[in-house]
Amino acid sequence: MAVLIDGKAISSEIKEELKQEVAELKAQGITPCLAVILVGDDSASAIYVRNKKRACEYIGIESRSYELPKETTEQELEKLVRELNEDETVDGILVQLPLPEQIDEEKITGMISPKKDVDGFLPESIGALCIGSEGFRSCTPAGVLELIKRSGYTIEGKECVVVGRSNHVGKPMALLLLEQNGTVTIVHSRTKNLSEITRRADILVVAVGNPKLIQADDVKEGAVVIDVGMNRDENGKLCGDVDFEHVKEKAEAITPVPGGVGPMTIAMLMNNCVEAARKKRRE
Ligand SMILES: Nc1nc(=O)c2c([nH]1)NC[C@@H]1CN(c3ccc(C(=O)N[C@@H](CCC(=O)O)C(=O)O)cc3)C=[N+]21
Repeated sequence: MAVLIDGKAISSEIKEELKQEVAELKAQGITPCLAVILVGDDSASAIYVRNKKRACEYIGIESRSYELPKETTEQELEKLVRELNEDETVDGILVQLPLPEQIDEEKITGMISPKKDVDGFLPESIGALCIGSEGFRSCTPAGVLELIKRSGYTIEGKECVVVGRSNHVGKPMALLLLEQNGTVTIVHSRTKNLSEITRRADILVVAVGNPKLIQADDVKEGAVVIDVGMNRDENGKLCGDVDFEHVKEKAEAITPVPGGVGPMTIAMLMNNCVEAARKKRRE
């Protein structure tokens, strides 16, 4: 029976550390500030945004929220992002995805100033990760890395397999594991013999959005299994991409869904926000 990696507890630990840091920044007259833009009334997005605001409140980060109607035009949203880019009191800008269909997502997120890209979604941020220079690391992959490290596992020299190649999770995840000297393989929907490759993994990170895609047979005995998936099962219950009940009998350690990677994404967003405020001061 595997060790359960408790993302909720680890994220609380990180939030506690950040709270201390923010108290020190405040003593120097700096209050980190995150602007959160939510367009439309998607209920899942509304819940995430509320969780982010709560985390800000707890840590002492100022949060400013902009809740716009679903009919908002691309031009209106562009104007708001431009204003927030120029607003010296704003350290981080987050445009909650997905955006309504009349708005070009890439265009809008691409407009955010690289200094305020706390999501780590911009080409500049991904490029910095790729060449190992300073920049914001994408929150979900950064959260996965913290989960692995704070649970006492090392990455150097390990066989790391990432299932999924999305721009927001799979690709930056592979780059982060590589930066930590893992031996990294990415597998995806066109991969042949997927199971053969996942079975080699000492560290297996799954981020595809396909409930129970990874079964016990796809996992090596003693692997560390991180489940980034967020799906609803037939009863409307949250579940990951990993068949938790069976895989937990084989793995050394495993993350649950919920309570695994999700809370870490928010903790790392907070971390990036504090970093943005600290960097601004150094300029
Ligand atoms: N610009 C942008 N940045 C994002 O980082 C971003 C986004 N857009 N759009 C949507 C996705 C999704 N995402 C989650 C964050 C936290 C949980 C989370 O805390 N999940 C809890 C459960 C929450 C629940 O019960 O629904 C958990 O896994 O334990 C989930 C999902 C951030 N995203």
